[in-house]
Amino acid sequence: MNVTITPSSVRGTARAPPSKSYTHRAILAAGYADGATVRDALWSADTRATARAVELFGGTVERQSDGTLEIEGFDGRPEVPADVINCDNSGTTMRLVAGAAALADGMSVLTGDESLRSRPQGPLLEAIQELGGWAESTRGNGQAPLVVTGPITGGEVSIPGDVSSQYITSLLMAGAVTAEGIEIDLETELKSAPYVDITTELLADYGVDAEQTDRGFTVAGGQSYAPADGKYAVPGDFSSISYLLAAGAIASEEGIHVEGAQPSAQGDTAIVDIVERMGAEVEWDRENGTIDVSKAELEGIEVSVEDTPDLLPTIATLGAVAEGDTHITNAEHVRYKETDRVSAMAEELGTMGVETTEEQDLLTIHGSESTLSGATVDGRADHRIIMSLALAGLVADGETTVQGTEHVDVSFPGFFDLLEELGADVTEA
Ligand SMILES: O=C(O)C1=C[C@@H](OP(=O)(O)O)[C@@H](O)[C@H](O)C1
Ligand SMILES: C=C(OP(=O)(O)O)C(=O)O
Repeated sequence: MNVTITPSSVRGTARAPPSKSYTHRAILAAGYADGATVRDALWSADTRATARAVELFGGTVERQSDGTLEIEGFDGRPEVPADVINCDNSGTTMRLVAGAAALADGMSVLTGDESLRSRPQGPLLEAIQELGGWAESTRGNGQAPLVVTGPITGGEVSIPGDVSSQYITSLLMAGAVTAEGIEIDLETELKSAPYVDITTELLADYGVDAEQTDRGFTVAGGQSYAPADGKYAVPGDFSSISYLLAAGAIASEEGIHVEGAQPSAQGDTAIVDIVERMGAEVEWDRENGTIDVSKAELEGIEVSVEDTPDLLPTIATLGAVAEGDTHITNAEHVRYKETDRVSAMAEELGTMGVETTEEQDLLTIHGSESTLSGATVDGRADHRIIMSLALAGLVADGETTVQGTEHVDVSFPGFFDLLEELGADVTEA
């Protein structure tokens, strides 16, 4: 599907979708438990992939009419799956589920779409091997399809921290139900660190203790997953909120009121500060979980995405509208996502008349030297690229057609309907 966006202003109230990261963890943690009720869960292509994996391990996931998930778990002992686990487009599913597969007394096969089959899994496979399991890439290139054979019983493991934090999350979640627990030694500094904070926060809510150490992280074995009263509620998603705030900052004189923005461990709450530093009017009422944002003249800033890789596409679009240069630094790990998002944003914004400079670890957007012009752009089958390019379309001269818009279903189903409700001129092309 393609969508054409005509320059328009936006206004009104928007509710943030539930967090993808918390939902993945809440579903898998309910699987590790006897079961749980997960309220306000995100039901998207990626989280459905995690739910399918829990079912293949012997659990059940039922969605009620109000969106609540009733989950029966496999109680720390995943069955050997009766079928291949298809993780579709979801890196989080593949990494977190590989850890669970390492607990099963037999072989699990994990695969995904073309994008996911090109993403790095080698360090996690080596970690599972180091813990006594058997974990291989079928093509021997560190990429899916993967074959994982357990059971591991825990132990000490060393792993790089600069490829994906999801490896750490995977080992911590699985480690809690091993006999010995898992001690993780980080070989490098940790990128995307707040995602491990999300993990430890959620584990605590499920009654599981995992901690940071001088060398990395540790989780004791023999723990049981059990949320208080058997229930867990998912907070709003700040990566998704970033598109709403950016839309307000570039295209809303009257303002956008965002609901569902309670503080949590999400590093991507940094978007509130980023749009404010660029010059937008922003007010975050943390207690009520609301954010008001409206348009102003934006100025380029320097911002590190070391902790917040998923914000890069949003910041790149903001930089294209701002005066002056926006330097997005510490961005190398953003190249290992659904697409190489550093190149994807440089090239697609380039098609829209935006000047950029790309280095391995850095993307600079030269806002003042750019004339944002409508064009047909390739969403690269990547939800965040699609949403960020659609925002650029709100303020570009002429029409912008974004290709492949169905992929927003990965994290923000209904994104284009919401944009239309807020007053954007959006048509299916
Ligand atoms: O654990 C998570 O929920 C995620 C971790 C991050 O990935 P990396 O740790 O691979 O950077 C992030 O980009 C991804 O969207 C979600
Ligand atoms: C990179 C992302 O997710 P995942 O790693 O789960 O594919 C994302 O949502 O931007």
